[in-house]
Amino acid sequence: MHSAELEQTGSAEAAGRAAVASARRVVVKVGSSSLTTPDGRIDSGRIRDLVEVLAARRTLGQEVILVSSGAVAAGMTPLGMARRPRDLASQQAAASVGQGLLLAAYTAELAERGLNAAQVLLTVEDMMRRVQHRNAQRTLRRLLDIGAVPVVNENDTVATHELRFGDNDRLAALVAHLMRADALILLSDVDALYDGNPSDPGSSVVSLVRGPGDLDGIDIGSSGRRGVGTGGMVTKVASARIATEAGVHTMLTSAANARAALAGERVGTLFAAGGGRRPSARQLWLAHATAGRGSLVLDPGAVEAVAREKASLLPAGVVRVTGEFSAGDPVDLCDEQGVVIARGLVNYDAAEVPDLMGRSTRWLARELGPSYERELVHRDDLVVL
Ligand SMILES: Nc1ncnc2c1ncn2[C@@H]1O[C@H](COP(=O)(O)OP(=O)(O)O)[C@@H](O)[C@H]1O
Ligand SMILES: N[C@@H](CCC(=O)OP(=O)(O)O)C(=O)O
Repeated sequence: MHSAELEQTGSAEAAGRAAVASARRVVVKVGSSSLTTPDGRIDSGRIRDLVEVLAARRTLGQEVILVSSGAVAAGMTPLGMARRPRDLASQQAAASVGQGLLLAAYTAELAERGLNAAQVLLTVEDMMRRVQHRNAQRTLRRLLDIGAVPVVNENDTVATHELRFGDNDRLAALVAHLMRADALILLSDVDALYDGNPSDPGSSVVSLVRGPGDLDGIDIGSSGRRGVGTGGMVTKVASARIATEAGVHTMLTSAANARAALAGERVGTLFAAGGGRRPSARQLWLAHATAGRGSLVLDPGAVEAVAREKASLLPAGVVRVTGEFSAGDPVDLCDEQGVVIARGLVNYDAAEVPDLMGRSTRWLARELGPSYERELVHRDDLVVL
């Protein structure tokens, strides 16, 4: 790197870290791996240390929302589970037992510092649907107004395989977006993003990520070391991408570095916020946090209409359908070469699509009834990739 470029990078990093330190509202996410002992119990010392840091930031006038994982991990020991269960129902049962224990630990530690803990359980749908989205926003705002500390987790009991965050990294990014936070702090068991496997002595810390280009060639692992966390670094990087696109500076470091990170000291990895237009939560979710449940292959005219003109996808432009999806599911929209050009929420079940493909909406309305005049994917539910 040339010295001018180095200087510019250094000042971008300093500005980002200063913005984190002076943030008015901050979302702090802590992962299971940072909250549990190696034998799978809640580590009360870690909870105490974290709460102490958060309480200190509150004293400085910062609004803090905590997104905490650890419910499944905390429920494992009481239920006699030696390792994280694989099936969803057992994970949900463990989360139900563990969430109570987790919140009790936060409540006790916050109360010692004169603060109220407020449990907030959210699902993907709450983030996507306008009414739930507004309700969650209103409640969280009120909690901050009355000086409580929201402790957010995914509502594991009702989340399904299809509509599930699974990790809390991306939920935290959407909460940061929902609450227009100024900074997002992702706390894990690793002190930063590394350019290779962090346990490999040849890997070094990446201290600044200005955009996706800075991640080229970096080996981002999908699993953690201790088998309690989910998603590894992949979901943290995805979370940082969602947050920075929403204009939120994101810092990734270890729970042990929480105080330093919140104070803007030079620890961890800073993902600098982008300055573009603020996308909707639904657009962010479709683009970064979900995979299509099937695909619709578009003819060249439909590719042009969707990708360039940002039009809705009509049945007339579809030549093939794959996968099993229901109305309301996310699907990939591909060109005839198989390149995914957009993702959107589909208005029909997969089984209905073959009878609609290639037909004009007018023909469909006349032959099948007026309800078939609707788009296959409405442009408000679609994001071009
Ligand atoms: N390039 C990388 N840089 C840093 N950590 C990585 C990288 N690739 C994979 N990891 C792993 O990701 C893990 C963190 O993910 P995870 O266990 O899901 O954490 P949490 O429970 O905090 O959400 C780290 O322990 C680390 O081993
Ligand atoms: N809602 C789940 C989160 C699952 C999880 O382990 O997430 P994370 O540790 O953030 O990768 C829980 O509380 O256990």
